[in-house]
Amino acid sequence: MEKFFLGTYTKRLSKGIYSFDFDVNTGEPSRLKLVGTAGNPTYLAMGNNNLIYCIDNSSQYSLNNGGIKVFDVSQNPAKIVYHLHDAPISGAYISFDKNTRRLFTANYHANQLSMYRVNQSSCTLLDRIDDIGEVGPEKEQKDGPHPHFINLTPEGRVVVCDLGLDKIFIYDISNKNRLELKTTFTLPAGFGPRHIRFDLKRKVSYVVGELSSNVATLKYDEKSGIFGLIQITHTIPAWWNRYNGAAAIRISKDFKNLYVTNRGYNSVAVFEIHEHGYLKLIQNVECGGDFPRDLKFSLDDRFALVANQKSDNLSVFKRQKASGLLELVNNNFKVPEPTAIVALK
Ligand SMILES: O=C1O[C@H](COP(=O)(O)O)[C@@H](O)[C@H](O)[C@H]1O
Repeated sequence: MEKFFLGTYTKRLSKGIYSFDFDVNTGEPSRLKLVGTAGNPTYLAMGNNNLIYCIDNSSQYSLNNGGIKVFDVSQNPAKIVYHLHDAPISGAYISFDKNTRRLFTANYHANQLSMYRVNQSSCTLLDRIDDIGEVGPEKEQKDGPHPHFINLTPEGRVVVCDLGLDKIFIYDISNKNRLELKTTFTLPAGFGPRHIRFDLKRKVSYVVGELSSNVATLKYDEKSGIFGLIQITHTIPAWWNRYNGAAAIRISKDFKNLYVTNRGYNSVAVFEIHEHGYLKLIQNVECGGDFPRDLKFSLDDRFALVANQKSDNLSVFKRQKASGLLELVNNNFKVPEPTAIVALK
């Protein structure tokens, strides 16, 4: 049995973060449980010692601010061990680096990136050590900054995807814990970079474009932090003329396949990864619900779990080991407004 956690919106049905069990023999999810309450915890990060960090976008906070809640999920019921109020976080992303115990947040609506140091003994107390970006009035998606993703690169720099500016930023972390801009890479106008994944085998990265329904393969030089464009390819067919927002992007652990979810076209695009990171679309399978916001593999990559935000369900796909193709095995597990899936490792 594997354990997973769900981030959600709390606009209709959900109350916060949920957990469920997943049977790796049968592919059946079960035992949905509310782990802890939070307002729109749309992203989660797994920390050390079974701690989960989540964004708390409750209305109690001032405009453009939110909170960060830390849950100890080794306890049953899970216990809230720390609650940071009024942090510069609103929407988007939270990530945690287990080695350096740093937490990163991207404020999508008000354009601010923050870096925290997490207290060593308890792994809870958050000390905000740097901020960058100008907090300002929210702009339309294409008309201003919207940092949507912040995490570490394989060599330990900070990478940020800005969906509104069509840019990828690389920062060094200085000895004084300052985020110092190292390089900038600009994608074609309207690309809408949402998330980035690094392919450790080929030394390239893949960026999903929410606004363009594209995925870009970029070569990445770890020494200089410089990106270069290799290929841009579509995640949906050219004839689709209704809304689509590409969302999750995941690489299989064997580095053979890349998966992108399509919100609107409601599918999972499956790519074969070729030399230098060239992608070939081999399948666009119906996601088994509406608005597939996240996709996560079981630990052995035999199953892919898809969180369908608007239809409030989880779809389970069997992944063929040789080809990477997906086959829907069930989609009747009800989960409220799911937006993110993380695994308890
Ligand atoms: O993941 C996403 O998040 C942003 C912000 O969401 P919000 O609930 O804080 O408004 C959203 O605009 C974007 O489309 C989506 O990909």
